[in-house]
Amino acid sequence: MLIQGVLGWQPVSELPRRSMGLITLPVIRRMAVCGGTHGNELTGVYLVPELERQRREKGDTLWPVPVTTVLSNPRAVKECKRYVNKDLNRCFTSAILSSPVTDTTPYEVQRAQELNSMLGPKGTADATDIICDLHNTTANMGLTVISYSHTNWVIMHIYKYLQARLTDPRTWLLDSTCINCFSSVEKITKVPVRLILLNIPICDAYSLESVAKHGISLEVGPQPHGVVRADIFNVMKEGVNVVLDWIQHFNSGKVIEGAEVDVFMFEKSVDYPRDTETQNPLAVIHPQLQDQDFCLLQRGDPLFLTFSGETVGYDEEEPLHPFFINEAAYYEKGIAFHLARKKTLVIPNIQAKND
Ligand SMILES: N[C@@H](Cc1ccccc1)C(=O)O
Ligand SMILES: CCCCCC(=O)O
Ligand SMILES: [Zn+2]
Repeated sequence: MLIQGVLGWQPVSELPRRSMGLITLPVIRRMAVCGGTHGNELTGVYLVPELERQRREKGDTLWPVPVTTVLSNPRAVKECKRYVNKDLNRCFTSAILSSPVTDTTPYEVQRAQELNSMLGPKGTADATDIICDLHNTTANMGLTVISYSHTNWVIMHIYKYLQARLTDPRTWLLDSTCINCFSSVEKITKVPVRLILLNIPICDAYSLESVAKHGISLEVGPQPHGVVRADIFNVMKEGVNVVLDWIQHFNSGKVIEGAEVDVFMFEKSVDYPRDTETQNPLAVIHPQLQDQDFCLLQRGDPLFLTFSGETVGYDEEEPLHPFFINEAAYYEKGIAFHLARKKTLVIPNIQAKND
């Protein structure tokens, strides 16, 4: 029998056993890395084949668990567009995944059902343990992890580890390598790392990574769509390696210490001021807001600059944090930026169950 456990749908037998304040969880057995879910977000489009090259060169023992590499939307990648008929990353609700496929079904709906049978089925014990879905954004978001559940301790611990490894890599020097000798080794990545949580039940979760027991999207920017930037590529490559390192660490059975982490809970979306007749935007993101993702907006802070030169200010009661500011792909969705509330959460010590 499956019930909605702390990690989503789980067989009763796999629910975490609490003992001495320590939560034990099943080991991670399978992972998928997906690129090209949006066909013009090129870091993942190029990193997936690079991972496949590494596997061909070094064999499967390269990674701690079997890794399925997937190009999620091959037709959109070929056309270098976000999608062909419908945004693939909005096609993974239980309703869409169970809808009948006819000859008028959008390509991405049919593709989502294929991906669900390959990596899911979503919400079942057979689903892949971890999906790492690689995305890019034109917004200045550094490396942002996106997921759904603040009680999925695997995801929360992966996020904490990403933050530790990528925000200040010097804390992770394996030996006494001096700081200024880094130039002699591969460029050390240093990038702000945040987590956005969408408070949506698993059945209504609409993005690809929600198919997995523990799904994360790695959103890296700023990068123009249709372009590959080396610095962004290195952040994404390092991010995937850090997730794999964490899996090895967790599966070894060591107790992984809990901690306090700051997360951003999705609150709402804000659209551009628009002409009521044409629906065209009347304003652009204000220069003082552009590239300031995750800042704290106070009443009166500038949001938009109208084409005629007026400033539109933030007039919400509560100070909130904007992100995906001026994301190119969201113009058609009527989204200028999203707003989030920052929260500090406590994550428990966890340990892989050894049976
Ligand atoms: N760029 C992604 C961000 C995202 C990931 C996962 C869930 C929701 C949103 C998208 O719009 O699809
Ligand atoms: C983390 C971003 C939230 C996505 C909401 C939307 O684009 O519909
Ligand atoms: Zn994307």
